[in-house]
Amino acid sequence: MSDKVIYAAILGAGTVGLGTYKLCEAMSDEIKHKTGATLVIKKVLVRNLSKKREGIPDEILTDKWEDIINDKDISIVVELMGGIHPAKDYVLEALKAGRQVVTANKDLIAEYGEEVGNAANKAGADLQFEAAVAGAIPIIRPLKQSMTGNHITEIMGIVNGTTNYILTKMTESGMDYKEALAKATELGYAEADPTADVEGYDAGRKIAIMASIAFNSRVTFADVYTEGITKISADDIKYAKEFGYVIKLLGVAKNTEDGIEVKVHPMLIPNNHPLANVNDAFNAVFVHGKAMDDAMFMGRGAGQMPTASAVVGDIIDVCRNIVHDSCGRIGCCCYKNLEVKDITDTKSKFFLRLEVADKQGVLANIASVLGNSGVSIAQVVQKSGKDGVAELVIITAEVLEKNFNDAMAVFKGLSAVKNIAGVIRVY
Ligand SMILES: NC(=O)c1ccc[n+]([C@@H]2O[C@H](COP(=O)([O-])OP(=O)(O)OC[C@H]3O[C@@H](n4cnc5c(N)ncnc54)[C@H](OP(=O)(O)O)[C@@H]3O)[C@@H](O)[C@H]2O)c1
Ligand SMILES: N[C@@H](CCO)C(=O)O
Ligand code: NA
Repeated sequence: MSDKVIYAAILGAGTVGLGTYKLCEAMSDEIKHKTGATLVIKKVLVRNLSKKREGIPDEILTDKWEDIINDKDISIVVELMGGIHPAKDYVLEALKAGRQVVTANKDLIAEYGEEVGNAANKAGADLQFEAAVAGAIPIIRPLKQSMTGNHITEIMGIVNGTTNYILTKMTESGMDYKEALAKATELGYAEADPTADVEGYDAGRKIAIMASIAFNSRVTFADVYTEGITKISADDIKYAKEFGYVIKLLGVAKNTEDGIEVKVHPMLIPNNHPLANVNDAFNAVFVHGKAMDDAMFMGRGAGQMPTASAVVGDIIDVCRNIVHDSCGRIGCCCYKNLEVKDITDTKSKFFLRLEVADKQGVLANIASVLGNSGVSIAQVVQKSGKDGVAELVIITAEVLEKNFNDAMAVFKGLSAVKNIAGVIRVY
């Protein structure tokens, strides 16, 4: 075995940074065998030096980026701080200085993937980010390598662990939304600001990254329609169950003849669909490719050690590339410039829960508003309520979203419609 030593620095010692340090230490002997080199974590950057960092020797901790960027021994920078600034500046500086970069930062890749990707290409450096999408699940590398012999037409999946955990707990044990979010945060699944999880932004970033690689055309977070889970009520979950569905937050990207569709929103999934049984912090991603047909990837999408697993996999890959002098071999894959469609030009089925006046003729009136906007009803259930208000639960046939929105606008002006209580797309 060679006596080559590869030095790395980790930026951040939070949930993922700490897990990555521990895993590199625990795997140290195996890494030597797998790469032919000894990996040494020489520095760990933090904000607050006085915080205790279980297992990380004090002498390698620093709160100064200069200690890392000016250290010529360090050849791999592992960015696990999160956010755009200063993460982006550090990643760009590292690439410019000839370092290889591993990151778990989906915000950075989804918003500035082109800039950092170009910087890596220019430097002939590795920029690896397997942990940024679906945690431990290998999906970036399969999209860039194993499945690249395909024309990929669709990606769909559960790609946020926090919201899947919350929806699972609300569905299975009737846990309250706030309590479930607090637990997900305690378990290390949630982002520093969990708004990104519950509003669908985190999943939006992940679907943008996957769509860019799969469709070979840059899709940024700004292109993604996002809708989170904050409006999902216990009643929605109960009615979904009655109809034989569960509610999941899904990311969907399609490469169609007239453009890319890319969106994140809650969806009613039939109980017998494989995604219906992906629970807690597990994620799952379906990919459809012309040659391979369907493939599904499933595993832990969040949490300390599952995420560290993906980061360390990337670090090991970079070490191998350094040993074989082949860094920068697989760069940015975006060579097309495809249009991204507006959500209103895409088609969906809808679950619609309306509180309406409990009197004769209202159901016919609702049906005619839907019909006039080109929305067909597939299923309808009427529940008589209290105080002269009844509840109508409708599942529509597939419809152009702009037509569905037209019907909703008419309902808002109808005195018989007291409240549009729930609108959720259906698989
Ligand atoms: N948690 C997960 O399950 C998961 C899964 C996949 C990907 N990710 C991604 O991994 C990254 C890290 O997530 P995390 O959950 O580990 O976050 P975290 O627990 O909040 O840790 C962030 C770490 O970065 C350090 N840091 C932040 N800003 C800094 C700055 N300006 N200078 C120096 N250090 C700074 C913090 O230092 P202090 O400790 O001193 O404050 C902290 O140690 C994010 O991009 C996240 O999206 C997370
Ligand atoms: N907050 C993210 C972490 C993994 O990217 C999630 O819950 O999925
Ligand atoms: Na991954």
